[in-house]
Amino acid sequence: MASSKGPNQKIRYRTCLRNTIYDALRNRAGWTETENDVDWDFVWADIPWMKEHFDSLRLEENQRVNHFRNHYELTRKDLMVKNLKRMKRQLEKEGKTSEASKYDFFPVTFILPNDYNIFVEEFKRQPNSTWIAKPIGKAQGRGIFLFNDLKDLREWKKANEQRNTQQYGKKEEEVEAYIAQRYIENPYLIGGKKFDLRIYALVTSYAPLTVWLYRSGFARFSNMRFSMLKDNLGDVAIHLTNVAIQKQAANYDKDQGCKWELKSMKLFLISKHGLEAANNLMHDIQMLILRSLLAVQKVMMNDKHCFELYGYDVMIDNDLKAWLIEVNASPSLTADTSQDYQLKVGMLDDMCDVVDMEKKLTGSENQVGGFDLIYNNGPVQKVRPVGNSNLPPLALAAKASHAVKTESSLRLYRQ
Ligand SMILES: Nc1ncnc2c1ncn2[C@@H]1O[C@H](COP(=O)(O)OP(=O)(O)OP(=O)(O)O)[C@@H](O)[C@H]1O
Repeated sequence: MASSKGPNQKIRYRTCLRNTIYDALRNRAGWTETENDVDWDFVWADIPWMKEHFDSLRLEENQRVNHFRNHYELTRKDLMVKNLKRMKRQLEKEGKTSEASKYDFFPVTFILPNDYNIFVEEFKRQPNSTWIAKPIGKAQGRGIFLFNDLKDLREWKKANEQRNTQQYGKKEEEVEAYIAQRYIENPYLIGGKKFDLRIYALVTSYAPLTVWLYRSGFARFSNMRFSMLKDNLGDVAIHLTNVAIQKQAANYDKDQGCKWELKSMKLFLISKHGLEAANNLMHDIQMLILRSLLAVQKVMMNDKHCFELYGYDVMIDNDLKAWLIEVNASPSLTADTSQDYQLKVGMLDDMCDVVDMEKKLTGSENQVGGFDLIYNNGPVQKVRPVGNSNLPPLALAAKASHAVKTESSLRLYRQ
């Protein structure tokens, strides 16, 4: 029977994870854990749970799950690129050429083995460029390699096919797909080191599209100085900034980790390039997140029981251009340091406030904790940042509510 929760009723949650999400849920007043398979209000599921259970569920009015049914349209590397390319073509067809031209925030990408021949043509056009090959369904840097010689790719292709067909008994058409993506050879470096940004976006509905962006986030640094020397191409610790890879490096400092909070990054950029350039970059990041969501809006199966917390991986190059690398449906919620822990638990607590199981929100809120509503069936208008009056609001890298408790206030977009 359909039911809706009032402010004084207990919210029964389930999760098999035992990291920051568990702590965030346990700390919420009035929330209680349940092991019951059916009788729950809120499930924080992993992807295997979705595959196994979601289709057999008949969800009650009050129940919420943290994934959309076909989340992989955005979070699988090949499908993300396919959807972004399709959106660009669609906009061109509709004559919206200016908007179409803005879909230039993902590196040129081919899906292998299907696009192998067109990839080879592209490769030959610029024979000295470097490419990165990534398996479509793996994470934490597994299976990734760089190459700038077609011979390396051919050898890999052969070995991959043999491994899949002989070792795993797969048919030729089942061989694991990879993407080959143009490698960003001029990453923005700090202290000579490469980094990427992890930014959180929360979608509470795809119809209408409703997007909340978290103000905080972090940069993940490599421990090694960046180099494009051919001899170093095989060194994943130089080229891949995944924490799982960096933790293996000999000079990894487990107390410090390899992360910087987003606001420190923005302060650094302001000091180097000025407020306007830093604001423009944050604005570009916000817009690429939004455009990627608009690109999948029509294919995503909307369901009022579902929401999704995406972990966006974004790189910046030396010209301060932002590049979308990947979107994660299950961003890591384990914490490496106490600062990391504070950020994640705080963000997840704010996320629960937005999802609003307790029905406390009025529906007119534009900010809940560290989350800013940036799109609600259209861009959300807010106070415009001083000195940037021609830009939409900039939520990123302003202070998150939880950070206020420990750190001085930094509403960067108002500086
Ligand atoms: N096109 C690119 N140019 C430069 N560096 C890249 C590119 N693509 C990926 N990288 C680097 O490789 C790392 C891993 O890439 P990616 O996030 O796509 O793979 P993953 O194994 O799925 O990682 P995750 O664990 O974050 O899901 C990135 O964090 C980035 O440092």
